Amino acid sequence: MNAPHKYLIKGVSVLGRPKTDLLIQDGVVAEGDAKGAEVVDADGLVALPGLVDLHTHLREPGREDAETVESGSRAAALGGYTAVCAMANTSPVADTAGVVEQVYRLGREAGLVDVQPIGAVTVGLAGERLAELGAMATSAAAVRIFSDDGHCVSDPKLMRRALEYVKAFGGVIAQHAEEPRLTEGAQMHEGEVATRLGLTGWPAVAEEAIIARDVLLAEHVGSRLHVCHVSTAGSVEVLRHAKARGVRVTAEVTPHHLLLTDERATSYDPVFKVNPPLRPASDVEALRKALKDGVIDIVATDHAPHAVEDKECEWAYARPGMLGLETALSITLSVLGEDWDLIAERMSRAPARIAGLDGHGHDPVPGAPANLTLVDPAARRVVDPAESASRSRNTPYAGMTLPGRVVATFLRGTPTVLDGKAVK
Ligand SMILES: NC(=O)N[C@@H](CC(=O)O)C(=O)O
Ligand SMILES: [Zn+2]
Ligand SMILES: [Zn+2]
Repeated sequence: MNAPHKYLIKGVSVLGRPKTDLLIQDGVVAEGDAKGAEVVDADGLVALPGLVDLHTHLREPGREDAETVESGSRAAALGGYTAVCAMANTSPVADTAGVVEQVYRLGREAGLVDVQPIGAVTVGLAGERLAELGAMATSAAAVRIFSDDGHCVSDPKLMRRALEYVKAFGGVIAQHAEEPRLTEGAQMHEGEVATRLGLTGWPAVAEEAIIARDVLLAEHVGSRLHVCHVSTAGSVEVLRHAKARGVRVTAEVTPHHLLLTDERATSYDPVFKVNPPLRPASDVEALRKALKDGVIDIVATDHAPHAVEDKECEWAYARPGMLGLETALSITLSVLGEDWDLIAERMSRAPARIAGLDGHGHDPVPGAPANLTLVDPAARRVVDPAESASRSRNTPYAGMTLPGRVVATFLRGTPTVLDGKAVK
């Protein structure tokens, strides 16, 4: 590719501020001579720091029919992302230096976003003994986040050991908070709708009990804990309490938990089956408030592509999970409104800090690495699953009209998306 390495983004509003021109040169936002630069007309567009997703399932190795590092990276770039953290529940599991290095290398080869592998906490996600955390940390992938996501590290002694272990190198344990004994056979949120539909419930306390235990463990050993996909009002209260005590805990919420409720299950359409399950409106309200006031630190997609045969079947047999990368910004925009500074904080700066991705999460101002995205806030689009860059089609937003459109994304000064289309 012989793209010019100089771009002039003309008439852009950086985070809603008055219009300006941004010169992109040699991988950074520059000042100086724009002569010879390719002009990008950014009239009406808002520049944000490139988004960072702390929770992405890329399915490679093992389920390349559902997603690959490359297809997921393309979906991410189209969604405005410049970095994603790839979850470890692949096949083989990312529980060794070899597998995390493979995912890291595939990310570099795709070259559409920075792919930062997450390592498993336990061997094979089996919850029995710790994986090679140190070897993954010192590998070429330099893993800092460890998670058994998809499964909860439910053994408190193992969880304690993991928290202690990663403290030495500034790592963090990202917990999928689900007490497995309380969710046996669970199909959806335990509540009125589940009773009506006759489906086994996933009670809020299964999440809240683990978060309560883990913030106490994190406090006890002085380590960092991150809570994946927080979904209940009770979890928010536990987190609020822990943060007030000074516990080193951060938390994420997904776009779908900010928008959709358990009422969706009445359709019996498995596209709405997800872990943790969609919750009632009162929880959605509490999550929105917590995202605004900072008890929840970030929006993370939990992009979970699944092949057609795993999704278009009976509810009980369908795999949980939904797509998220290409719609996350639009949904966050509809929830938070055009508060660009807050959106940048929750979708770029804070996740970059938590993940330790130093090159990301910087506002696009002179001197910063040129990882940025240009958004048209006035655009509206109807979600069409067939248009997704993902290999899977399990978006819960099909047919919905969403605000905002990503027009361009730059990774270290090179466009990955231009005119709303992937460059490669
Ligand atoms: N969220 C989901 O429902 N599914 C995820 C696993 C997970 O995030 O727990 C998946 O890997 O498919
Ligand atoms: Zn999970
Ligand atoms: Zn997940």
